[in-house]
Amino acid sequence: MTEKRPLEQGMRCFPGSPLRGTVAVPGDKSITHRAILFGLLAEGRTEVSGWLDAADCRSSLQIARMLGAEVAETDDGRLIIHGTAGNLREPEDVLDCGNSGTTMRVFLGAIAARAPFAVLTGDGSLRRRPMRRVIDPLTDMGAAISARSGRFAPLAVQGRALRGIDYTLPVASAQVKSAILVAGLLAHDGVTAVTEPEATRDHTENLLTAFGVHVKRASLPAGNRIEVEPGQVLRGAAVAVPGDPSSAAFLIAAAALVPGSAVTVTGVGLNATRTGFLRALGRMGAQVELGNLRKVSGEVVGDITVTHGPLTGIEIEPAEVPSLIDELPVLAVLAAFAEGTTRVRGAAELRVKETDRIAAVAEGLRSIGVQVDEAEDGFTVYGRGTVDGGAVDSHGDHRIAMSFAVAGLAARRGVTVHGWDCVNISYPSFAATLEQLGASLQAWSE
Ligand SMILES: O=C(O)C1=C[C@@H](OP(=O)(O)O)[C@@H](O)[C@H](O)C1
Ligand SMILES: C=C(OP(=O)(O)O)C(=O)O
Repeated sequence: MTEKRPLEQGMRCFPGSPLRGTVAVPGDKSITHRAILFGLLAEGRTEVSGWLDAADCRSSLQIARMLGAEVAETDDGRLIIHGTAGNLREPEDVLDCGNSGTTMRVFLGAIAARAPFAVLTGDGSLRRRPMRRVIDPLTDMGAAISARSGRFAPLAVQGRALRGIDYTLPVASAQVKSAILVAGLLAHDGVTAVTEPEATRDHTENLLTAFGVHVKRASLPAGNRIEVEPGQVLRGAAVAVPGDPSSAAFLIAAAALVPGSAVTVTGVGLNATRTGFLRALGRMGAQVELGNLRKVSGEVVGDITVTHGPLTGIEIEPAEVPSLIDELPVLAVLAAFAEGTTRVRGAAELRVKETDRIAAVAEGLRSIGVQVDEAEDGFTVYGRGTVDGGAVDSHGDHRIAMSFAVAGLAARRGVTVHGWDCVNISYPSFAATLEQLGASLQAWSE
C-alpha cells in the first residue's frame, strides 16, 4: 500500500480557535469530469463555469484535448470547449489518467466506441484499481480492450462499432453506469439499458439531458433503470458546476467537531444521491441547516450551515453507502469524537479506492489513539468523545489526508499528516480555506 513518494508536503493541524465564517467550495469533481467528456463528444461549443481546477479534472481535460477537443481556459475561470461531434481523434500518445478512476472508467466508454486506437494508463494507485467492471460490459457490447493481467491498466483499446446492451450493475458504481451509458449512446445500434440495484450518483443522466440527449429513467422494484438510444447528437451546452458536497464534507465535519464553530458553505450541490453524509450527520445529532435552495444546470444547489455540538454514534446501512461513499473516511473521524459506537457495513468498495480506505482509516485512527475494528466491508469505531492525536500517513489518498487534518483540529495534541500533496487531487485550496475559517495549520516539506 505504501509507495516511496519524493519531496512531499506534510501538514500539522492543531486544535485552537473556533471555525467561523462563510466560504464556498471548489466545483464538483464528478460533474466537472462529465462536463469535459460531454463537451468533447458534443457538436459545437460547451461552456463550463465553476469547474474543478484540480489534478483529477486536469487529467480529463488533457485527455479531451488529445482526443480532439479544442479547449480554452478563460481568465474568469470558465472552460470553453469546441467538441468533436463524436469523431474522436486518434491520440498521438498514451492517455494518462493520473490518479483519477472516474477519468479512466468513464472516458473508456467513449474511447471504446469511437477512438481508432488508444492506450490509457495512470499512476501507481490507479494501475492497481479494478477495471474488469468496465471492460466486461464494454466487451459484451463488442469493444476490443486489452488489459494488463486481464484486469488492470494500462488498457489498450481498438475502437469498434458497438451494439446496445441490457446490463445490471453487479457493484453500485456510477463510473461503470456512466461508461456503459456513454458507450450505448455512441453505439451503432441497439438500445442500452442499465439497471442499478442501489441508486448511485445520477450526474451523467442529468447532464446528458442538458446536452439535449433523451435519457429514459424508470424506478422499478429491481432498482433504477436508465435507457439511451444510440445515434442521438450531443449539443454543446452551458454548464454551471455546483460546489462539491464531498469537499464541503470536510469543512462541515470540522465545524461540527471544533467547539464554538459556526460555518456556512455556499453553493453546494445537494443532489439526493450525494447527501447521505448530511443525513448521517443529522442522525449523529449535529446541527445542520440548509438554505437558499435552487436548481442550477439540472442539479439542486444550496447553502449548508453547521454549528458545533455533541455527537453520538450511529449505524450506516449498506443501502445508504453509495450516497456517502467518499465521505466515509471523514465520517469515521466524526465517529471517533462521538459518544458511542459507529458501525459501517456494506462498504467493501472502500477497499478499491485510491488506497484501501478501510485499512487506511483503521490505521490512522489507531495512530491517534482511537479504538477501531476492521471488517471486510466496513469498520466499527468506538467513540469516546475526545481524541488524543498523533501522526498519520495519508497513503497518497486525498480523502484520507483531509479527514485526518479535520481530526487534528479537535484532537488534544493535534494531528500530523504525512503525505499532504495528494490534497491537490480534489481540493487544492483546502488548507487555505481552513485557515480563512480560523484553523491553525503548519505545512512543511518531508
Ligand atoms: O462517478 C463518479 O464520478 C464517482 C463515483 C464513485 O466511484 P464508483 O463509481 O467506483 O462507485 C465515487 O467514489 C468517485 O469518487 C466518483
Ligand atoms: C474515489 C474517488 O475518485 P476516483 O474514483 O475518480 O479516483 C474519490 O475522489 O474519492
